[in-house]
Amino acid sequence: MSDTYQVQPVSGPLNGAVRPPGSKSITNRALIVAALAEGQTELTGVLDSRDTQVMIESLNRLGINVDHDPENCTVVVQGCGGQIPASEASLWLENSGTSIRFLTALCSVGQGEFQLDGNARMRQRPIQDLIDALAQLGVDVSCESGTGCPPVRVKARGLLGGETAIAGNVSSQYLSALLMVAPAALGPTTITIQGEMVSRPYLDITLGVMAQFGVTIDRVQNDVWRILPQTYQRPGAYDIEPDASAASYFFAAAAITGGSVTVDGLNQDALQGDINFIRVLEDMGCDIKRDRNSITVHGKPLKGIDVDMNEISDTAQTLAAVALFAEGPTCIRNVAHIRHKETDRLSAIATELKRMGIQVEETDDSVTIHPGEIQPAVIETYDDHRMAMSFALVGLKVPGIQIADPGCTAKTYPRFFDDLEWLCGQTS
Ligand SMILES: O=C(O)C1=C[C@@H](OP(=O)(O)O)[C@@H](O)[C@H](O)C1
Ligand SMILES: C=C(OP(=O)(O)O)C(=O)O
Repeated sequence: MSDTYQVQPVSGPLNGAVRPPGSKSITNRALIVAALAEGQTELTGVLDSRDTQVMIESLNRLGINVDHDPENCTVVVQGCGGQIPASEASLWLENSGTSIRFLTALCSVGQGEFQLDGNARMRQRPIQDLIDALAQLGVDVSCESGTGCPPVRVKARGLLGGETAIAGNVSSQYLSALLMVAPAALGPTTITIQGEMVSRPYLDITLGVMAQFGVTIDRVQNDVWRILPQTYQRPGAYDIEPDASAASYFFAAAAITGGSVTVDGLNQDALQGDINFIRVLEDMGCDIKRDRNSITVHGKPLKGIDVDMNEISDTAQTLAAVALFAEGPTCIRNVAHIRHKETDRLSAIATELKRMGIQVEETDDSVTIHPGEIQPAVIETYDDHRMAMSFALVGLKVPGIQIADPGCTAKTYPRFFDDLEWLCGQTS
C-alpha cells in the first residue's frame, strides 16, 4: 500500500451492508484457551491480521500445533491439555497487547525459559502489574529492561496457584490473562482486583470464551475471583463473531454521511462491549435498528455528547471523527488508559484534530472537541490502526483528507480500505 491514502468524499448518504472480519479479542482468547484445552478445536470466523498472526506464530513456537487457513477464516488447534510442549522459546508480539499479556501468562504454565518481546512501541507499553501478579503465584518472571515494559523473561516451573492481586487501572488484559491460565494451575487461585478496573466489558469476553470451553469461575465478591484447577474441554467447533470495534467505523460512516449502514453478523447481545458504541450514536440522534443477526444505523442530524468511554475506549477515536459533524461540543471522558495503547491516543486525537483546524481541549483523561470548519490535511497515524480507520471517515465528507501509512490497519483489519470502498461503491 502507498504511503498515504486519499479518501474520496461520497456524493451523498452511504447506504449499504458490510460484515467486518472476526473479533480480535475473541480470536486471541479462543486461541489461548484452545491451546490449553484437551484435544482438537476448530475455530471459525477467525480474524487474520497481525495481532492474530503473532499469536498463532507464538503458539506454534511453544510447540502447540495451530493450523491456520486464512482463506476460510478457520484455525485448527491441537490442545496441549495444560502442558506446554516447548521448554524454551523466543516470542515476537510486535505491538499486540492482548498477545503479549495473554502469552506471558500462558508461558508461566510451562516448564522452561521463555522470552517475549515486541516493537519499539511495545517496549513502552506497561506489563509490570501482570508480572507482579504472576510472581505472587510462584512464577519467576521479570521485565528485563527494568522499565516495567517488555521484553519479558519467564522462567517457568508450572503455575502453583495461591493468592494474588492485580491492579485494574492500566489494562484489563492483565486480569483476563490471569483468569485464562488460572485453571491450569496446580492449586486453587484467588485473584483480587485492586482499585478501579478499566475496560470492564473485556472481562465478560474472557469469561464467555472460558465458559464455551467448559470452565466456570467463582466470583467470591465483586472484585475477588476464585478459580479451581480444571481442564478446558474442547467445544468441537467455535464460531467467532465479527469485530465490534471494527463495526464502529461503518456505523459512524452512516452517522457522518446521513445514510443507512447495516453491519451483518452482530446484534445487541454480542459478547463484545464495543457493540455499545451504537448507544452513543443513538444518544447523538441516530436511529438504530436492532435485528437478530444485524444492526443498522440510520444517520440523523447529530448533537454533541458528553460521554464516559472507559468501557468502550477502542471506539473513542471513532467518536472523535463523528463529533466533527455534530451540533455542539463532544467530550470523551474517563479514558486516561488510552494513553498506553498503540500510541498515546488522547494526544494523537488532539494533535490530528488540530491539524484539521479543529479546536480541542485535552486533559489527563479526556478530550473535548468543538466542531468547526475542517481543513484538508494529511493525517498522521502513529502506527495506530484506529487512527487510520477513524480519521478516514472524516474524508467521506471533507475533500482533501489523506491518511498517512494506511497499511497500519493490518494490525486488526488488513482489508479495511477495501471494505470502506466497497461500502462507498454500494451507494453510487
Ligand atoms: O482484552 C482485550 O481483548 C482488549 C482490551 C482492551 O485493552 P485494555 O484492557 O488495555 O484497555 C482493548 O483496548 C484492546 O483492544 C483489547
Ligand atoms: C488497544 C488495542 O490493542 P492491543 O492492546 O491488543 O494492542 C486496540 O486494538 O485498539
